[in-house]
Amino acid sequence: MKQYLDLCRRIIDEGEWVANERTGKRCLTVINADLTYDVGAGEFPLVTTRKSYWKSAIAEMMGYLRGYDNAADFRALGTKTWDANANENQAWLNNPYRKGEDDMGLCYGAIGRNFPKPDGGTIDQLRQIVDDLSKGVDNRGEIFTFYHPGALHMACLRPCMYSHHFSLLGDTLYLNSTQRSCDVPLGLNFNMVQVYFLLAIMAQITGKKPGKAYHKIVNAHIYEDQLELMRDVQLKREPLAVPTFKINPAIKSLEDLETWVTLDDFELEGYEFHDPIAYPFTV
Ligand SMILES: Nc1nc(=O)c2c([nH]1)NC[C@@H]1CN(c3ccc(C(=O)N[C@@H](CCC(=O)O)C(=O)O)cc3)CN21
Ligand SMILES: O=c1ccn([C@H]2C[C@H](O)[C@@H](COP(=O)(O)O)O2)c(=O)[nH]1
Repeated sequence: MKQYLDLCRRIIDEGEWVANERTGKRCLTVINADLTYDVGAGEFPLVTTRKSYWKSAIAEMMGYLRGYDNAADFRALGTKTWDANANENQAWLNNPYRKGEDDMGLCYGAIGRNFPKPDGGTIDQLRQIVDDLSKGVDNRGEIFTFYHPGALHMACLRPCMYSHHFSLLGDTLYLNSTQRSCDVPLGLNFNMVQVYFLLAIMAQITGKKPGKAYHKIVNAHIYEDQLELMRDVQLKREPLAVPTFKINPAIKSLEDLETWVTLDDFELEGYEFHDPIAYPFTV
């Protein structure tokens, strides 16, 4: 939580205004932030200075792991966060590759689990990583990437958190996640939870101990219409104690995640938070 608040404060103190052509809005921006979550020690990185919709964040990551490419599937899992990008962005609505209502195109898990090979066919990166880690193998390239420069024009949005690299030291699993672009008031609430969750769940299904997760952000920004709420409301609040995150121990495999797991399999104990803040969302 302190890392999050420090980054928000740094953007306000040191950020530069950058005009963004895609959204038509200006963002107060800094380059490079490195956050660390000690998953082994159970330090769940949840924002307490406003209500955080952490289950939505987990639903997003579950959808990526399942390779979903449709906002309706994300809604069925428990989050509406892809509705606007799938259905309200004019450039995507005009895109000939859009397959209709709720289609998100070739992004995130839809490409990550079905990554096209230049010599034909596709690769399921996640299946390979789970199989390797389960056998205790770290080939120094256990990378789950969503970034395919040749497919970006076929997606509603380029992936923001685009690479997850797993490593083993003995039987402890580590994760380095990289994010190219970060909406700190809205997106980062979710992305911190997602990085923690990804390491915790991958350790559980591969039979490893979770270590630390390292989250690198390149472009970290606050949109101009979010600035006042962040500076004058959220940053004036005192953080509260962090809650404990619990995963149903019956989840033991990638197949379990793909088939029967729901948001009821995840719980928080002792989540205390300040009043919700409704930050404006930019499509
Ligand atoms: N501008 C922007 N910021 C993002 O963070 C973002 C995108 N676009 N597009 C793709 C995904 C979708 N994500 C989203 C979308 C919406 C919320 C959002 O509205 N959050 C509210 C309410 C959440 C809820 O009720 O479930 C929040 O207060 O956190 C958060 C992340 C993260 N990503
Ligand atoms: O997981 C996510 C997904 C998206 N975002 C934010 C970051 C940016 O504000 C927008 C994407 O716009 P681009 O023009 O493609 O950079 O969505 C996020 O923070 N986290």
